Amino acid sequence: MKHRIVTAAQMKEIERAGNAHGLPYLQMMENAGLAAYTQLRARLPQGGALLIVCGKGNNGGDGLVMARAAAKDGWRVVVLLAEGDPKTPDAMTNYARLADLPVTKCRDAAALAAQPFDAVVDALYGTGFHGSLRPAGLAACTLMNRQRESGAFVLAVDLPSGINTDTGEAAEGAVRADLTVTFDSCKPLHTAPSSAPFCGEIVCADIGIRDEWHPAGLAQL
Ligand SMILES: NC(=O)C1=CN([C@@H]2O[C@H](COP(=O)(O)OP(=O)(O)OC[C@H]3O[C@@H](n4cnc5c(N)ncnc54)[C@H](OP(=O)(O)O)[C@@H]3O)[C@@H](O)[C@H]2O)[C@@H](O)CC1
Ligand SMILES: [K+]
Repeated sequence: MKHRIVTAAQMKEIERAGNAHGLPYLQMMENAGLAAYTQLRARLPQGGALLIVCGKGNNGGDGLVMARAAAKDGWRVVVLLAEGDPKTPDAMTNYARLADLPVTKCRDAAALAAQPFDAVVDALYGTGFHGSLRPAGLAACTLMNRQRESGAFVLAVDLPSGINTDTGEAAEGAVRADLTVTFDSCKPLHTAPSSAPFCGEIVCADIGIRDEWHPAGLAQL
């Protein structure tokens, strides 16, 4: 794990620098989703039934990349669009890329409550989360936590949903993960006493942003 710790705003600056150096945002999302999927496959090489809970932002987009990779690898993939259709351009692109794959899409968390899964991917909210969980998000987080209590392995994309990236404040009902795969740099929540226990193991994955591209001042943190 890299020891650099950056805030949500600094991470956006780092991504902007990556894009300016010729690494498009869509490619960063691809790299993030594939890196997280590689970590999942390393822990469950046998595959199985996989629930991927997606929000409508770019964290959900990472989950949609994972859905594509997992479906191609033979997992039985269910995508829960917990907040409706993806809204950011890169997430929309990755949603369209699922069109010809055997991925089941669902919009109702309650419909999945009784279905057993071997693994769950939490791609509901990442660095964009703020405030408390609203009803649809709370229902999706509750589903993920119940699946974990029933034995599913829970991988959080970037951070467990319901946690504030910069303060580590955990909303009531936040996701508890077995593994959190974050990207490029750790964020304050990964080490804050209030939120670190929600993360499980933490892996910081390279998404192609070279250290020398980081804005001045951030590379030394
Ligand atoms: N940028 C990049 O290049 C890369 C970014 N990457 C990934 O993107 C993630 C950041 O993506 P992001 O900025 O789109 O925010 P994200 O975490 O998806 O959440 C925003 C959504 O959540 C919603 N929402 C917020 N609070 C809420 C609440 N309380 N209750 C309910 N809804 C709430 C909010 O809705 P709104 O409040 O606007 O209505 C909005 O729809 C980052 O963590 C990493 O995984 C990687 O792909 C690498 C490249
Ligand atoms: K997440």
